[in-house]
Amino acid sequence: MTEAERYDAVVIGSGEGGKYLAWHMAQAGQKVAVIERRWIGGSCPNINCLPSKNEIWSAGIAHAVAHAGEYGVATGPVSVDMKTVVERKRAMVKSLVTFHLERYEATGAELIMGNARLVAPSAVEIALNDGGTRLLVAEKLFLNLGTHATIPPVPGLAEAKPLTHIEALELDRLPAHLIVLGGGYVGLELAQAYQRFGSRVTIVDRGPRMLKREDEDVSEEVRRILEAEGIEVLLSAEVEKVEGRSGESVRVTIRTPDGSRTIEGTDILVAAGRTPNTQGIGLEEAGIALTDRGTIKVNDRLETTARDVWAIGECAGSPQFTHASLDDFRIIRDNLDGGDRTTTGRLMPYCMFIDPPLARIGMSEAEAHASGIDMRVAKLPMKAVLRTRTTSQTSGFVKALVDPQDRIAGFAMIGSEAGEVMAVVQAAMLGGLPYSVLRDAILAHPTMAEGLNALFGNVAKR
Ligand SMILES: Cc1cc2nc3c(=O)[nH]c(=O)nc-3n(C[C@H](O)[C@H](O)[C@H](O)COP(=O)(O)OP(=O)(O)OC[C@H]3O[C@@H](n4cnc5c(N)ncnc54)[C@H](O)[C@@H]3O)c2cc1C
Ligand SMILES: NC(=O)c1ccc[n+]([C@@H]2O[C@H](COP(=O)([O-])OP(=O)(O)OC[C@H]3O[C@@H](n4cnc5c(N)ncnc54)[C@H](O)[C@@H]3O)[C@@H](O)[C@H]2O)c1
Repeated sequence: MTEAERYDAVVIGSGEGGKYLAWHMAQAGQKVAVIERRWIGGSCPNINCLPSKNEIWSAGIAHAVAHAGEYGVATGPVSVDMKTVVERKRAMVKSLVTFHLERYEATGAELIMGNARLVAPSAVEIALNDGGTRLLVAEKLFLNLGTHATIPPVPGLAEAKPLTHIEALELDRLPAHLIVLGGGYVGLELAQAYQRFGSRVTIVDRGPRMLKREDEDVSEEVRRILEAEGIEVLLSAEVEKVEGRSGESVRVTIRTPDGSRTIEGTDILVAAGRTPNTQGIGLEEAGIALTDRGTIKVNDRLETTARDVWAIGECAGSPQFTHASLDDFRIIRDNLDGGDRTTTGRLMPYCMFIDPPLARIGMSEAEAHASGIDMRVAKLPMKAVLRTRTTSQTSGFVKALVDPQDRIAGFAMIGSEAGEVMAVVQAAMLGGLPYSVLRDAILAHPTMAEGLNALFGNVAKR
């Protein structure tokens, strides 16, 4: 019988929020263990954000070199060596894992590599990766379990051994024709990257437009940008069956309003949303209720239905971004310290790293419309921002919503450096500044942020 070991805090999953919480509590002198089955530091540095942005950067360089002639720079024949692309990414991941191990060492939080399962509300059994088991009893338990790629129940899809983002980011060869199932964040970022590396790419989405949470003009502009690079986009396309095997040859049969069609490709990437890692590890048996989406049921303080158990990040149904998981940590940390923070009304920015990127914060125009609030909408094409004339990156537009009290309620930008420009607007929103502050601010010329003068200059006077 394994002897129980007592801990002040146990964190299952070493994702963004979980690891920061563990390091914080350990530094404060508590006995803390983090149980991680595979990814030291969680998904972001190993398989998600940073590896994808690393390879997307390589793809951007391939694109820039291929178009160098337009800028008066002569190059020889351009080719992409995927082995080097992947090696650069692996080196980054390795250095990030080292950084994490150093943080565990420095803070005194214990990292245990193994698969965790609850055997009682506060008792965690670990099947150690090196063999054997351990049993930890936790005063406080934090669940930071994450999600994995959903494989839709399409006949033949699982048998085709499709790529998910994990395998796609490990490919050291170029697919001749990559079929991407899903036109969301993962699908679009990787579709453009592979097109730029030299693959032929087809995106298939069942929705009538990509990025359905965004306004229609945003979805349309993103589609226009991707199609202009040669990516084929098939919408309202229900996948009926998949035949063959990814990496060799695949046939995807789709049904569209125009009839059935078969697409022949060499590889298929599934990017059709996420499934929480909450099954089969004894959560419900331990009194930790799940929602009908399979996420852990939490209140706005991230407390679960079991006493002294919290959930963090994607498994708690928080927005699927690393910075959301980080903010979940801050909420729990401050509340444990006697504070009163909640997830309600958080301003959550996000940025999709296609080129040019899409940055979004606050309400969309459709949400504003549905809420019945009388918003003023201002819009500006990127080509009106003079910086874009110097770089020839004139695609996209910027849009802002201004409420009846002159506060900025929402912002969307498709344009180069959109994420950085959004941070300026976010600061104004957090400070509750009227839009006229950005309209009248002296902004350095010629920067992308300078466009905010003209954008807010377009807001109709009340
Ligand atoms: C391809 C891709 C790109 C992305 N890019 C971005 C981006 O650019 N910006 C952004 O903000 N977000 C991005 N995201 C989303 C982002 O990666 C996640 O929202 C973020 O990592 C937060 O995850 P988390 O903290 O919920 O859990 P995770 O980081 O997924 O951590 C959960 C951990 O728990 C472990 N685990 C689960 N169950 C057990 C168990 N029973 N025992 C032991 N360990 C267990 C898992 O191995 C995992 O390491 C991207 C996602 C994908 C798929
Ligand atoms: N830059 C970033 O911040 C970043 C990057 C990647 C992922 N993420 C996060 O990860 C989350 C998950 O990304 P995702 O792209 O996997 O999911 P998603 O929910 O963003 O998009 C999934 C898409 O797949 C389509 N789809 C689902 N089932 C289908 C089917 N059977 N046939 C055809 N199409 C189908 C949906 O219509 C949808 O458009 C994102 O919502 C985002 O929060 C963030």
